[in-house]
Amino acid sequence: MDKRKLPPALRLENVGYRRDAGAAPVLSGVSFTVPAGQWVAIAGRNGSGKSTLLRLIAGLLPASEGGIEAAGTRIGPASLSEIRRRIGIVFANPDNQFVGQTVADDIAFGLENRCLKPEEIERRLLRYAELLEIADLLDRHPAYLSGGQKQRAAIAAVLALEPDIVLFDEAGSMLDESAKRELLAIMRQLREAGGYTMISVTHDSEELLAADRAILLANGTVAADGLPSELLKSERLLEACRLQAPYVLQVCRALRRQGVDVDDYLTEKELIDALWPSGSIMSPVAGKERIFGVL
Ligand SMILES: Nc1ncnc2c1ncn2[C@@H]1O[C@H](COP(=O)(O)OP(=O)(O)OP(=O)(O)O)[C@@H](O)[C@H]1O
Repeated sequence: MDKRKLPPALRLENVGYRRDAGAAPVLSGVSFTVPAGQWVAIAGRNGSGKSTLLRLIAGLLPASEGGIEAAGTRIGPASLSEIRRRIGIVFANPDNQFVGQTVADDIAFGLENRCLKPEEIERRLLRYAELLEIADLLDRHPAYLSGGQKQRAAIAAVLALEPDIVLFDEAGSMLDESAKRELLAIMRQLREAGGYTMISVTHDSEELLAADRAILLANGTVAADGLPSELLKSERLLEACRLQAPYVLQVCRALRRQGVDVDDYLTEKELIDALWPSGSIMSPVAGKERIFGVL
């Protein structure tokens, strides 16, 4: 399906949030629209309001100002059960999400609550266990899985409810590097599968780079909204959001400090193509010989 023809999945208009009437705003004047099928990664330094924003989108907190429309429905007291059906959240700590004694029970629990027929529950259980590659873990107790396996089981339980929008609240923050890479691969796979609008909150520049769009928050407002590949090259924005530059960009900058004439690149392929144009793989281009001393 052509995603451009779908209505927006999410629309925020001038959203503000204060914990108490007299308190300083946690968020103010936040406006953006997310087309269906887009993956938006939200970053910002600690306390900039990312998790609060995600909770407002999920209907877990009420906005103090402005309005939020999710999947065509304005969020408010009357629409909360509808919103919760349409939005799924994956939290940082999967242990807080498990309710079943086995992974299969856990995935089935939410489906039974929705009074789905047993055949439909079985179909979704198998479909999402296969998608998340946990079919061999269905009989295991969630508490005895590895961190990465737990997060995959938690994501399967959320996706099995077939939400229109999936929110990831620092879903990789408790994982080791290899499980984090796996999670990123799953998120990429969901984007490729289509049909999912994803909003992920992250401190990881590689996750930002993988997303279709990046929104950077500073002091409760949108400081930048655009293509990750452009925003991530701004040292000013990276500093404002306390983000590390993506690894390949760090390598480019280290090479330049050593006198190698190379631009900023974000992917290994771009960097390798720049250093060794095709056909010259055995001999670095003129002026780039010092690279071996750097790496
Ligand atoms: N339960 C709470 N009660 C009072 N203030 C809170 C509460 N939770 C968060 N805050 C405050 O609201 C502001 C935004 O917090 P939020 O958790 O949304 O930030 P964040 O960008 O997600 O931070 P982090 O990167 O540390 O997770 C911060 O100033 C924080 O101290």
